[in-house]
Amino acid sequence: MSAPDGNAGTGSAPAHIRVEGITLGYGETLVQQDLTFDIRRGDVFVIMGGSGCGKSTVMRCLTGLLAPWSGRVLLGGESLWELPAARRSALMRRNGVMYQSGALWSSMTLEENICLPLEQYTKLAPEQMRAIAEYKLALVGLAGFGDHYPSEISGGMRKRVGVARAMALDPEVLFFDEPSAGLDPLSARRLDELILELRESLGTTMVVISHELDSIFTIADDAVFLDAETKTMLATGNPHELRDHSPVAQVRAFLTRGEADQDAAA
Ligand SMILES: Nc1ncnc2c1ncn2[C@@H]1O[C@H](COP(=O)(O)OP(=O)(O)OP(=O)(O)O)[C@@H](O)[C@H]1O
Repeated sequence: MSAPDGNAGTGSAPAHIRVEGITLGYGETLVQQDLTFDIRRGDVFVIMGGSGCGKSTVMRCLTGLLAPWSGRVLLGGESLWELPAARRSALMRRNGVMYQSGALWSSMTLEENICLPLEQYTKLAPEQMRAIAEYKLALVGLAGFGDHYPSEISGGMRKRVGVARAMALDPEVLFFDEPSAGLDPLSARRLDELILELRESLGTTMVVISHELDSIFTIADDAVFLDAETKTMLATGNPHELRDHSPVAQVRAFLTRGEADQDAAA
């Protein structure tokens, strides 16, 4: 189930993250099994699938928060879950995560929110941190908003601040948990454009959870499709390719909002 040739993304780039046969769950409950896929360096990679299939669970495993029951996650060649905890934490510090809500502290200004990871993980002087925060806000199109509080800006802007904060430590991989959830279509499209701009200008590998088809087709170079029923992946590859050529009916149905099934039945 490797990615098809002729992928629209950065075709020949080496794997940044390699997922090798992982099985995951909580307690006794299996969520996903036998997942194997590569995330190429500099790609926007989407984890897609219906509600509750395990997208966030897989992301927790890739971000060092949930150990797999079996299998390996190789990050830049290092086996994440076989490392000593201290080394794993150090590796994870090189990643940024943007959560659904943006997860900003309401009592802090936007600048203070972005400075938090810098205070936690660096010994930079306060003015250096402020300069970085200002630069990151400019990167997400919010130059000059540093003194505002989260309640003073729109939902779409809060998400952008979430992205700026996730980028505070210049991550090698940026993870997004349903970035456009709760946004109006225009703000959602702007966020997609921001993801593509940042990938273009910084070359950061982006891993995005999404079930929004418009967004998936706009941003994804490559993707994996998780199925809740069989509790495994049914395909990996470029979403346009999968929509048009996947031999798996569920994958085509998901990527065409069910129209492929209806066509086949007609
Ligand atoms: N902390 C947890 N403990 C036990 N079960 C959990 C936990 N978190 C999630 N689950 C269960 O694991 C399954 C997968 O959940 P997960 O949130 O990974 O799916 P998802 O595809 O991200 O869902 P959605 O699209 O609705 O956000 C679900 O059945 C969920 O109830």
